[in-house]
Amino acid sequence: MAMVKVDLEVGNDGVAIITMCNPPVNALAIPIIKGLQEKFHEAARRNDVRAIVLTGKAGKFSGGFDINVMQKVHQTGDITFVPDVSVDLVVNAIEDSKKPVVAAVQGLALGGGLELAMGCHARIAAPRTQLGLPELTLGIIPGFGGTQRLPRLLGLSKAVDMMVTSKPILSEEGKKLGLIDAIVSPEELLKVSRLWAIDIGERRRPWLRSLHRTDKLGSLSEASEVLKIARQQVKKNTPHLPQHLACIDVIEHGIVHGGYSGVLREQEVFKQLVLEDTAKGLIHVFFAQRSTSKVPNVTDIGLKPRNLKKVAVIGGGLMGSGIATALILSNIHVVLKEVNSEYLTRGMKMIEANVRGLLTKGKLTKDKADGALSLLKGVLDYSEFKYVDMVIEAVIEKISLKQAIFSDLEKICPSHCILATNTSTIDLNIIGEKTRSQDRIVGAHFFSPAHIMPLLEIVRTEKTSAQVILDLMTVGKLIKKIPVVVGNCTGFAVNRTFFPYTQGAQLLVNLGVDMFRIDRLISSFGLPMGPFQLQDVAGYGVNLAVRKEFAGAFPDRTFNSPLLELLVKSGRNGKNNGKGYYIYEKGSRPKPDLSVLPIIEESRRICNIMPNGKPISVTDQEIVEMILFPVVNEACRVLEEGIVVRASDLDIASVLGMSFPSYRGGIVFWADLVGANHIYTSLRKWSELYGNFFKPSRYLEERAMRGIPLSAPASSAPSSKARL
Ligand SMILES: C[C@H](O)CC(=O)SCCNC(=O)CCNC(=O)[C@H](O)C(C)(C)COP(=O)(O)OP(=O)(O)OC[C@H]1O[C@@H](n2cnc3c(N)ncnc32)[C@H](O)[C@@H]1OP(=O)(O)O
Repeated sequence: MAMVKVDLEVGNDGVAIITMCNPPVNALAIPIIKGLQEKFHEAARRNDVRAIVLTGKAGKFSGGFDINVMQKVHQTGDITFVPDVSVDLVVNAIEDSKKPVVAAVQGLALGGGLELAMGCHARIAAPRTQLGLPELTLGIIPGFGGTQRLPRLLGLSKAVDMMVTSKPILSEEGKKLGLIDAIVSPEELLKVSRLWAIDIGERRRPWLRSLHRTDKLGSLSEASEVLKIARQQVKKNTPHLPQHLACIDVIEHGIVHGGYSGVLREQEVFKQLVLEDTAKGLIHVFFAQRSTSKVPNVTDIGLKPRNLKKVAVIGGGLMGSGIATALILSNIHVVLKEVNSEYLTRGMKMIEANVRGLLTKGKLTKDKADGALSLLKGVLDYSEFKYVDMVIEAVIEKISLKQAIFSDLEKICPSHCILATNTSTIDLNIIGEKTRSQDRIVGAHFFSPAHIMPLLEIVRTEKTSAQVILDLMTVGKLIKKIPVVVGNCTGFAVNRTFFPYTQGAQLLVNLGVDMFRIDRLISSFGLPMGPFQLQDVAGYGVNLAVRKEFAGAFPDRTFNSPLLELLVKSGRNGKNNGKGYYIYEKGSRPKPDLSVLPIIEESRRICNIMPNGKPISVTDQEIVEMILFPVVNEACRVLEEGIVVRASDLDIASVLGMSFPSYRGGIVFWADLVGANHIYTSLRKWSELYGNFFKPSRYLEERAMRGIPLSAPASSAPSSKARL
């Protein structure tokens, strides 16, 4: 913490260099903000200072306001932790300073960092510096004047676009658009910035205060047209999120009432939004995602990741080809093995189609696509396996087949080679049973489509070595996944936690609830689709197979609905044969298929669980809770068994693997906002009415009784067993 400071140094030219220092990204922590106040006052006071340059230490300007401060507000409910930067510092000390201030920007200027720079009278940047206002991704709006100054520097429509999408631009584009005044090499950055500041002081260059500019704003009617379109878009794209509309309103306020009034309004709205659940959820996710890369006894014991240059993938089906695609796109050589040339050709074609698909969507250049495909080699035998650093097995879920493959691999691959399996259900200890290589056997559980979905569950057994886990985490990051290290159990973290999701939906339908209503409610809760549409997408065959696994592992809480079998019997298999709960037509949204209703009636008859033969009557909120509380209940067991390192890992896994809404912070975070007690009491009531499926777990009961958050580590709940 000793490194957190602001320096001031005055040169012979009379220019004061003010440097922010708070590694790694010079976040604007409270001591930095205080330091800036002091140093700007000092520079204003001192007679030997005639101009000022603001910059950041170690090649980075600033990553913005310290997000920890907002988390502290969430933990305490005390908004006064947020300091008044917008007026006191940016307007009074910087923009209205009697001495010219130039920002020397390098590496990145994001959020509050860019806002400080925009308060300066000019901005000089190094090449390829990232400039952006990503605040909306945290559930807030810019709070140091960004909503006012960015439109005045860039023009309204580009500024709105940058804030609403949260996407940064590079300094080169910034220069074209007017956000940056000059681009110079990092070596010359300070020198040019000092000269520029002196030139402004001597009126050889304009002394511009961004907040007072109007030249790029256009007429009032043009502005209101731009804002109208922006509002329509955010209402369509992000209907659940308050910060987007709030941001547009604040921008508009400044256009109508002037920049300074806009700054005041911005600050007020910023503080309101910080306190909303959306900001709580998104800020939690920001830190939770970064925590996943800290794994006790793996990343903290001084191990260095090894460089994995060549990877073999066994099986060119949907998963195997997706995994191979992800690897070659990140410059890793891949050997794809199949059992015969027909399957191999099919797999190679799928990989090519994946890459071409990204090319057509403009996500890749032609060179990059060709380069990636040149790293791929298809083979029918193991001869290349002598030279690979890792194998990922992605064949069908058959124990004997996998066991045979791992025995072969042990003999053929070099002894350092990591032996990974993409199984989603089979116990890793069983897969490795016939080998003596258990220390290098690990699960690499990708989610389909593997080249797009961001989550990678890394499954370890008690025997998997720390080095192997670290290496796989490193490859995972290299191929742009978020690796989450989890323990070995049926379904691992994500599929296990969410197995009651589909089953709960089945149970409700058999209790007489309308399935399309369930899907609608779950979508408006924020998941991309409801449980029935999800079953359609996955295919009923997969649903039935998975259910069998869970029925075997957790028979006490499995609900066996006859519905899926009835659907299959009547020739339905979901989206892939065009016959599911919904009708799928190209170019239009799925429509409920009413011809499925008689099959549901039949299922209800066979199941016969409706009290007195009548459909139960439940509110919308109860439906959402009856679907999601059993998921929370299973999450509790996952926590108790130590399947995840920490509760927030399960939050990230639920967001990335199940698309649980990130603005709700993930499954456990959301559950704690709802409150363990309410969840427990509800489940207990339903278990009395409708059976064991709802029976609260011991962990949930204990935490509800003691008033301890579900996310609190085991040590704060003395009687529950702490296991890693
Ligand atoms: C009032 C204002 O308008 C409000 C604001 O400014 S809100 C903040 C706006 N800024 C942002 O949203 C940027 C957030 N940061 C990022 O996107 C990325 O960290 C980055 C692009 C700056 C760097 O990415 P990368 O190099 O991959 O490093 P990354 O692992 O993310 O971050 C490094 C460390 O800095 C921390 N960090 C980064 N930005 C931070 C911030 N603004 N506040 C606090 N900590 C921050 C991270 O938590 C991480 O800490 P850890 O090592 O303890 O896990």
